[in-house]
Amino acid sequence: MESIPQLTYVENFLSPSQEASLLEVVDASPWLDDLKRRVQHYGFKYDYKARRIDESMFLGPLPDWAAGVASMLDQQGLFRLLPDQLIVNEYLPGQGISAHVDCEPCFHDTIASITLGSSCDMDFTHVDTGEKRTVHLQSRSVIVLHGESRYLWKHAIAGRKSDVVDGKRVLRTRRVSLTFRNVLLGS
Ligand SMILES: O=C(O)CCC(=O)C(=O)O
Ligand SMILES: [Fe+2]
Repeated sequence: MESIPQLTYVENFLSPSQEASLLEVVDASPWLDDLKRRVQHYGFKYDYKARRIDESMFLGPLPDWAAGVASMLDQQGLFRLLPDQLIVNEYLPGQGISAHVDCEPCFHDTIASITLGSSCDMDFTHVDTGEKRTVHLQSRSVIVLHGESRYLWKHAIAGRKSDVVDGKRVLRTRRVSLTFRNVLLGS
């Protein structure tokens, strides 16, 4: 399968013990139930309906555990700016996210999503040509969307209970993703 320009995928970004301790802090933190899946917002609250962010949505600096992951992304050269916003998403088997391009006026050009728990397919569709690609996100990996992969391809996770990986059906379990971004504040 051809790759997507300006998409970086790194396996074993986290060690199993880092993954376990991140899941532990996330699960000890309050979840928001306003979507079909549970989420947590750090740094800035994002309004999915209005698709906007401004200073009034500032929640405070990232907590230490999230700032630690943000600086790992920065130190490994995966981000040009230190991320200042994090959304945690929880997907139970059968849950997904519909195809979208992350809000252009809200966030900078680099978005990184770390997978904790279950692996899953992330499906990409080119906004103009409709071309399709799939990247299987392994547990403890990070996928970084930048430039073309961030702006010209929609990404989605199908709401199903298994994926076919290298010809084999893999059942999904609970997946928690950590998506780091930089907020663009209006001028
Ligand atoms: O769960 C993921 O890895 C992606 C989440 C996502 O695309 C989003 O929150 O915009
Ligand atoms: Fe997204």
